Amino acid sequence: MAILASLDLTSWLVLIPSLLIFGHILYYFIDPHRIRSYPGPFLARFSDVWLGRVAAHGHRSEVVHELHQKYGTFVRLAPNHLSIADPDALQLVYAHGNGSTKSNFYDAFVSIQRGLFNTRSRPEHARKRKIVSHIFSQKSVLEFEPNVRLYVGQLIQQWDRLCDAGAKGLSGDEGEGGWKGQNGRVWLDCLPWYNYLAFDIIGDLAFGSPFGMLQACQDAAPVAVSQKQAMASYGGQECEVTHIPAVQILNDRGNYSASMGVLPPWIRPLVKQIPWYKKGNKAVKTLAGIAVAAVARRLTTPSDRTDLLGKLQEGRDDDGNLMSREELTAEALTQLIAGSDTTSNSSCAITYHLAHNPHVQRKLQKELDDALGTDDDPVSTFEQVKRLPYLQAVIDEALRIHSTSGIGLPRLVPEGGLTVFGRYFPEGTVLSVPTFTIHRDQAVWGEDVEAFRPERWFEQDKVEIQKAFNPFSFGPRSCVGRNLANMELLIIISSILRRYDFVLQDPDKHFDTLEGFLRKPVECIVGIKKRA
Ligand code: HEM
Repeated sequence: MAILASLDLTSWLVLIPSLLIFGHILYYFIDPHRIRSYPGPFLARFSDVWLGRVAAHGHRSEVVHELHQKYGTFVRLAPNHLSIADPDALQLVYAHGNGSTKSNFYDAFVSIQRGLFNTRSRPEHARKRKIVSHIFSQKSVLEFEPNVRLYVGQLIQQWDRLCDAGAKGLSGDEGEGGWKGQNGRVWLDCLPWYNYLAFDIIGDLAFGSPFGMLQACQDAAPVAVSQKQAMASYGGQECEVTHIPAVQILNDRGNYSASMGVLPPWIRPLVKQIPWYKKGNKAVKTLAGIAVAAVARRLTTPSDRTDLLGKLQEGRDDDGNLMSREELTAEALTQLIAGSDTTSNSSCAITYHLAHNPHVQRKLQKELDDALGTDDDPVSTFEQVKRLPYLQAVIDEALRIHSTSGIGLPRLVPEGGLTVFGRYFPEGTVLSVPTFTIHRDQAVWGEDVEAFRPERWFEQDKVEIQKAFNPFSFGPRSCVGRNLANMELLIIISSILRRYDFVLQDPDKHFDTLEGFLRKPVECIVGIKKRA
């Protein structure tokens, strides 16, 4: 102790990094997770910094995919984290009954309190999942169809207006995402429009009223001016609201949490001080404010409308208890986060691939015309489109190739360890199976994995491809909103493609993405015109 007390600042500045480096090297040689022999980037053997940097740069799935191409099935991503690129590993790592839990990666996603998505305790997750899962049954989700169709109709109204103006050669302002008329089409970035659509749908369902983004043609969501205001409204007082860019905030939050989550917990409070992370941390808090304001508004003005929030309010656990106000807010926020940009990024990717492949677009339009030809309503019903094979193949093929959720979702090996392909991994090891790479497994999908080709869904062995198709993950933590997502995508894509013809502004340009937790398109500029 006396020696430590006598050290000056310079000695500390040398001692602390030396101890850190020594600690990491020692950890490597002790190898508590028995993964030292697996290949991977040099720095990843000793430190989480390698994965932290890769995650922050926004191309994690691509980088991990290249490593698997170089090293094979097993790649070490961090001192305690092994990535396994084999479709059969999905069952072993994520399945019901193997006892694995979400790793501490998910702690970086917590705001208000843990919700269904970031709860790590198995019993707590089982309790929440039981309350929530029946809300997303196919039967229950059908009750939300009118809400979905309402906003798809609003998007069509807006695009009809822009198409008419575009055909006259007019151009719009930045407020509407910036659009211009040329060559009989309106040219616009379809990504923000899909964001407005997805946020309005989920705002309506999870918070009881839409954000109004489609009407306002901008990224603006109502939020309480202060936490105090929002809390006062719980007591029945009026809540003063302002507007914030929720889509942008959700983006920042995903980027922040996904790169913070791969760092060791002890370093996270320090990293939060770096300006980029500080911005993300603020985004987490602001986003929670949106939920607080929306749920407060709903609780002060009870309603008998059919929506997710109403169903969550009625949900009871096994002991017959309703959710507390705080838990309800956390779960409503979970639905907003999980059910908004997942859908909009996927819709944008589907539109890109259709515009990039005109023959696929025409084939899909023919299927839609044959099935819906005489119907005047521009918005399809789920009943009309739920069994159109080419439409489903187009959606599935885009979900495969784009992989909105592309990273290997990290799972913690439980007590007693886990054996994968005859290899034993002790408790505490983190395992993940990278969806982006599984979606490019040539043994399953064929040699042309990088081609967007819906026809493959009719050619390949159905059981094999379903085993390797992982857009919604597997097991107890798979997407609870899958039925809703599927209904949304079927209605959105069928309605939009039946009405409009799409071309890309620059067909040779790479479809750029930036990955936080999700693989998000950067933009997708398309020329749209109404079909004759
Ligand atoms: C195309 C759209 C969608 C995709 C690709 C997608 C994908 C996923 C994936 C891969 C997971 C697992 C995440 C993990 O383990 O870390 C997940 C979980 C989840 N999803 Fe989705 N999702 C979509 C739409 C939705 C929608 C519309 C909702 C609800 C409104 C939703 C609600 C959830 C929830 C609550 C979880 C956490 C489930 C749990 O841990 O028990 N998702 N989703």
